[in-house]
Amino acid sequence: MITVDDALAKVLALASSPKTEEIELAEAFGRALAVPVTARLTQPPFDSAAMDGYALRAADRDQTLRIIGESAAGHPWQGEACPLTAIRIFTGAQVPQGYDCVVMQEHVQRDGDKLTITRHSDATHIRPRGNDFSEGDQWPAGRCLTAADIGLIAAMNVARVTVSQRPRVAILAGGDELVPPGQDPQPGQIISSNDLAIAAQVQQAGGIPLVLPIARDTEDSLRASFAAAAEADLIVTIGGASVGDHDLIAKVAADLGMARSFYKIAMRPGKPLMAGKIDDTPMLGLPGNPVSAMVCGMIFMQPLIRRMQGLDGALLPAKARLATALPTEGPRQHYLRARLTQGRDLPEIHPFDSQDSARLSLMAQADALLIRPANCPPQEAGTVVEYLPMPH
Ligand SMILES: Nc1nc2c(c(=O)[nH]1)N[C@H]1C(S)=C(S)[C@@H](COP(=O)(O)OP(=O)(O)OC[C@H]3O[C@@H](n4cnc5c(N)ncnc54)[C@H](O)[C@@H]3O)O[C@H]1N2
Ligand code: MOO
Repeated sequence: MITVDDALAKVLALASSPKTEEIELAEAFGRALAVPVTARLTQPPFDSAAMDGYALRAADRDQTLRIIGESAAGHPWQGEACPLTAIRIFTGAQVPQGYDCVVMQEHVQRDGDKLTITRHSDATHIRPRGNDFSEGDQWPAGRCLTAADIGLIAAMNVARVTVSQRPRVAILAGGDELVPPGQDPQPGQIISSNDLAIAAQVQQAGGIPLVLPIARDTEDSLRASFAAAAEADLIVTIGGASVGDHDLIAKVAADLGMARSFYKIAMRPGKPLMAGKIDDTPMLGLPGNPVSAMVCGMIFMQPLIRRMQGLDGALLPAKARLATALPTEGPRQHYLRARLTQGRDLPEIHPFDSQDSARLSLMAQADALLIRPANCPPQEAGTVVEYLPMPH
């Protein structure tokens, strides 16, 4: 069995370079920027007032000044500056050339066109031209566009952006016991939940889920499902990965020519994970236990989907203090479902008593996966440990 780190490196290596498309900026929130954006103008394009007040020359501050004009946003003053004068000005308006500070209107006394300053300050209240960015500045590719990115790119006067196409991810759940939610399960049947949970994880990572009909535990049914997944950029199977007589995924995938990267990893939950390629399409085989499927989805599938969009796939562990002592860990790296509370310096992490990989109720309550390395010795309460925050 290979380690989680080795397995992750092999999974990420399955990603080919993203295909790109050009879209409207208004549609680009959450998308992966594939080509850097170049600012088409300088912002602000002129020295601009940061306050409502009066533009004047700092050297004239102690004198009585004459107000000779007005500069409002969108309506710059066109005249010529001269000593002992001031311009009425509003936030965002162009500061006329020749004036070098703006005094807030709360700090002056005005009498007709006469102005005296009642409170002195060193602040100029001027945003110099190019304070935010300059024409030709680049905003880098390889990032998932946030609300601030969208605003920035709009301010750069760029209306369309080139992003990575969202990977289409075929989700193939199989098992004779499974029926979709909303049906009346017959004796021996359970509801299929994994396909929908994994589809949600696909969306969270920026992919487009294509949930296939539930396959039966026969080679023919699985082959038909793989055929239906042919158009996908990534095939994710769920269940049938272990060693039982009805666990057929590895066999059917091998028959279809899967080039296997690995099968089985030193991870708990998630031991029977498999990965490889069928023709040029990456494939991940997730274990069927619902929590195992989701933990593998978070640690392997989501980073792969992000990498397929040209994004950094890495998950960054954070630090917390153990709230309770833990015994020696087993031979697989363990991802314990846990809750976080506020601590004195670091958050406190409370692993749940039950780590049953079939208990979705605990997965849904978890804020974090506490990472315990394989064979970790016993740890006291208060020990600093690493965890992955749940991407809620
Ligand atoms: N003799 C051994 N048995 C098992 C081993 C082992 O090493 N030796 N490994 C265990 C581990 S660890 C895991 S994880 C599971 C993984 O098994 P499979 O990937 O083959 O999954 P299934 O057997 O198909 O299902 C397991 C479990 O999950 C339920 N399931 C499956 N699909 C769905 C779905 N779409 N929605 C909801 N629930 C689903 C299924 O009914 C089973 O209860 O194997 C252990 N066994
Ligand atoms: O690895 Mo299984 O995923 O322990 O339940």
